[in-house]
Amino acid sequence: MKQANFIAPSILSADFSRLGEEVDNVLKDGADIIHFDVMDNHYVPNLTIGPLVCEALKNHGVSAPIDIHLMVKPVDNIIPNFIKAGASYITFHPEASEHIDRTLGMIQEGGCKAGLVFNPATPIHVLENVMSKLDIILLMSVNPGFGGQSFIPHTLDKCREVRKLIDASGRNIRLEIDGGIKINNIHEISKAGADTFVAGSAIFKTDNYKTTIDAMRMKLVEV
Ligand SMILES: O=C(CO)[C@H](O)[C@H](O)COP(=O)(O)O
Repeated sequence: MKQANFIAPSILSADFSRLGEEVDNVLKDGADIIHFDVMDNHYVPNLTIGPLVCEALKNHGVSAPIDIHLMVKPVDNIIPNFIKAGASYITFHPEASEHIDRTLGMIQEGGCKAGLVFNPATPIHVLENVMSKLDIILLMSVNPGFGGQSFIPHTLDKCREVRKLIDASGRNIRLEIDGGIKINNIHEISKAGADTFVAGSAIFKTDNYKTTIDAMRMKLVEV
């Protein structure tokens, strides 16, 4: 069963010189959760933020769920720091963990929702062994590393396939999609079964976050 739709701005495209204010504004303007792109300049060719920034936002007063997408390899060592920093969701790439089941367990034992992330060319067969453990599945619709890229169309087929697997499992697993999501393609992506929409440049590079978020939300398939 599809869960309530979430709009999740990716802070990768926010103005980092006033990050607290940016996050406050986007939440006031209708965002549901805040998406963090954690990049290590090893698993992906870019370097971004770590647990200190997550903790700083929590201390700033952000009470909305923080959704941490770990684009790091290896992944296990950094997970306790994000749990301690106040993460709500933590997702990682299966190829970044030696023991996927153990990594998922570590996240959940820390009180966070756990999930796997699949790049556009990464097969999803691993899902058959871990479906019973997942709270969230994130499909990348661009190759990870940078904001502002174009949505890769074949991700829609993957989204439909994963939606079927989630529905067949009977579990409440969130289906998140990230990369190149705009007002003009979000309806089609929603129809393909996603319920959580990460958008960076489409929101933070516009003048009026509320207008953009409202326009996105209007296009979503109601649950
Ligand atoms: O994870 C990411 C890149 O690795 C970003 O979250 C994603 O690309 C969002 O940015 P945009 O909406 O501008 O495409």
